[in-house]
Amino acid sequence: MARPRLSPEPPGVPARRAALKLLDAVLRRGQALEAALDSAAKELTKREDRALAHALAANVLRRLPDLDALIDSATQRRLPDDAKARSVLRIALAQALLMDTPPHAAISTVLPLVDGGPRKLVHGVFGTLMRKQASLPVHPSLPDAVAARWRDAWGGPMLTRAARAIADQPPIDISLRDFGETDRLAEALGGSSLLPGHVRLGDGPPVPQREGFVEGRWWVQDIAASLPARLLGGGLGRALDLCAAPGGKTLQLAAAGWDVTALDISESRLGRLGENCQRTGLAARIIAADALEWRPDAPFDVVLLDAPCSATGIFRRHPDVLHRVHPRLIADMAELQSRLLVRAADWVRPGGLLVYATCSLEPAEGEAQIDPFLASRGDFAIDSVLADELPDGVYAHQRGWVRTLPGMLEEAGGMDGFFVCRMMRTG
Ligand SMILES: C[S@@+](CC[C@H](N)C(=O)[O-])C[C@H]1O[C@@H](n2cnc3c(N)ncnc32)[C@H](O)[C@@H]1O
Repeated sequence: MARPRLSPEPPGVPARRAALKLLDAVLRRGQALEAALDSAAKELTKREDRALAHALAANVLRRLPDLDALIDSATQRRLPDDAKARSVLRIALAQALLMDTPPHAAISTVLPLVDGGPRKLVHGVFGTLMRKQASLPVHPSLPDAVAARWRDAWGGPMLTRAARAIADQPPIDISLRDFGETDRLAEALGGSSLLPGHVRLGDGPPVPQREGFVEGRWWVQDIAASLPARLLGGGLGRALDLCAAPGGKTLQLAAAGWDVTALDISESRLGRLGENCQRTGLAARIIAADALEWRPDAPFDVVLLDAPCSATGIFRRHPDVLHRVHPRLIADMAELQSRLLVRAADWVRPGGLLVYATCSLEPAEGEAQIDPFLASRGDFAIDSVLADELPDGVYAHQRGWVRTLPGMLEEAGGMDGFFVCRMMRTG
């Protein structure tokens, strides 16, 4: 049984302890970083400590192969991947090399995590690396398995672009309730706009303190994530947002004039969707149900299926996906997506539109879904996306769908990886 700690830990240690738990949750148990946060940080009462624990773990996950290479360069016998000493060293090095923490503080705040264990080893390896003035490579390395998968799918240059994207803090994009406010809000928020209704925020205070947030004039949404709903245009008809929570696309559809039904299987995520509707003053009929089972009373003019996926396209913001997404998970997701796509198709009226989207960089969850679907549903055809529906620098594929990749819009700060295909029910 673990001995109770008798005296309070030195300041800073609880946040590192929570970071260690987060790394264990992601790397050993395959949990998503965000999903593990509540449990890992439950002893942290201050919001800053919780944010620090998250930032420590995220930085380690972003640079894991390079941090491990440094550790291996300073140990005589390779530490096992899951050794506590390795994770503690990863945290200390991430602080010293990425977060400007002075080395003495970086090491003194992690040593208590290996009390009664390999304290000397951790201290020795860290000291050696600091004395050698070790540094991380300018271009981060991707985990081997991810590099192999993405090289196969997208070619070598994409790997370089993805690696560059890991090094930089991704920009914050917002979608506006009223497109007419684009220029004014872009200026007020010190940002720039890449499409009507989009602003890429400039430097400034945290999101909730920015102009227009509390009043609900905008919500955070990467420009790539805004494309699926944009491709349905504005409408006076009925829209079904399947897999809707937390609701970024529901808000876009409602703002574009659609009468929106938003469905999701997760009650807690729908709670966030409800809050988002309340803040923005936008309305949607909210339904908690399994899309594979639910049946509407009547078909819809447009259906948006933003399907659950591996989320590898959002690795810049969620670097845990680089380490916990494996071929088996991708295959399971692809199977679920194809079942959801078939269901979604049933709820589109003849002449109506269906948009299928995933925030994944795995072709199995994007391109490879389309031909089998079209082969099984002769009443659907791709409705090609046009150049003027996309930001400059993003092009529709010759098959008519949109594939966004790391490196696109790079000079403006990049964009998430998405697949989006718009189809029309022709019969
Ligand atoms: C990619 S997220 C959706 C993001 C959302 N469209 C947005 O823009 O904020 C996928 C969603 O699918 C939901 N989901 C997963 N399986 C589902 C199912 N069988 N039926 C309905 N929703 C499901 C998840 O709860 C999750 O909220």
